[in-house]
Amino acid sequence: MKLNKIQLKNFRNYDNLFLGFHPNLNIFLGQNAQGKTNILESIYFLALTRSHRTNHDSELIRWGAETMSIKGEIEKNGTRVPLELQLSKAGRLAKVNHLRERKIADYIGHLNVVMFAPEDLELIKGAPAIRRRFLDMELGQIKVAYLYDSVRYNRILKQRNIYLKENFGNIDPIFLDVLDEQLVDYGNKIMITRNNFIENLEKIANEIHHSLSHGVEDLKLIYEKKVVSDFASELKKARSHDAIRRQTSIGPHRDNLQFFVNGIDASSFGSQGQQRTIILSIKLAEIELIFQETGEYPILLLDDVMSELDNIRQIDLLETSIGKAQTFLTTTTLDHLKNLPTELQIFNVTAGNIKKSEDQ
Ligand SMILES: Nc1ncnc2c1ncn2[C@@H]1O[C@H](COP(=O)(O)OP(=O)(O)OP(=O)(O)O)[C@@H](O)[C@H]1O
Repeated sequence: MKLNKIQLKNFRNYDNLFLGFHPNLNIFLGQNAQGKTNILESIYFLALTRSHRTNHDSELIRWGAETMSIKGEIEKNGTRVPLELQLSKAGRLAKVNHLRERKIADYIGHLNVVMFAPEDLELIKGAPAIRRRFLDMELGQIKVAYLYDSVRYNRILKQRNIYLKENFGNIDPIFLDVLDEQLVDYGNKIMITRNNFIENLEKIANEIHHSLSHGVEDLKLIYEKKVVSDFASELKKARSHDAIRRQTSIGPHRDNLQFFVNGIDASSFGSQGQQRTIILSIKLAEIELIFQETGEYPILLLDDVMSELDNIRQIDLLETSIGKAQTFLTTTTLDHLKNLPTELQIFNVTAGNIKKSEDQ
């Protein structure tokens, strides 16, 4: 899969930007705070309708503007597909082939991306919600049914929690039975899909991690489900507790994912270097997994990560990905990039202005 071109209107510090991309490697070079990450963020947003670094969509709209839009042209299996996303106070509008998709779930999945950013360490060190978000974002772009199940599960969960809050001391068990039946139905599907994904991801990531660590480390991904064996009966058992706490305590919205290296919990005991290698292994595994699921390599977004990797891991990353996945990379200097392929395009980024380096 390739992203041929993009047009940003009032996105972050770009008022009207048009860029055509190189099919292999695109490097955004510039000082800090010039707008390099903003470009990667716009591609991520075009793919997933979410930012990788903020939950507040309004931050993406250029200061002083009311709306923003991102247009892109992707190419897969030889077919060009225009994508468009608009954001305003009224919400989001998503178009594929110039036609509006009423459900965001129908839009996501056209453009697949894997992002590698400094914030990723939070995936290991941060709260379980960050890992659940990771599962949701990754699964959402390869399994459309998962997106539908998640949307429906979250809607019923919200309804259940509001009901528990508003009817404290006066719960109608029959009404709750109806909600719970649906919650269990969608929740079970979510857990099965997450379980399969984690098993597949672990297989590939462990092989990569094993080789990155020169054969001395084994990586395990442990899916910690809140539901131990039977969602329906556990939810029923927790009902009086939920009624007192006025919220739902059992279900995949409380799941967690843990990373273990040689049997040791990486979040508590892993070194920074080890944690970075885990992230690298997971991201490289995702590239392969998306290929297995969709038959196309995703687009790879590398935000300021090359400086953090030593020479060997840089080579691993570039050799494994570039050539397969069209890559977009931000950096403040080319000095540490020693293993670049010859086929590439450099974009110089200065205060929201972008110029192609013509001497490439
Ligand atoms: N909504 C917005 N409207 C206008 N400008 C914005 C908006 N959001 C962020 N910016 C500007 O974008 C710039 C930051 O861009 P970006 O995060 O892409 O930096 P960068 O070039 O990747 O830098 P670094 O190397 O430090 O990560 C800042 O100058 C910031 O003021």
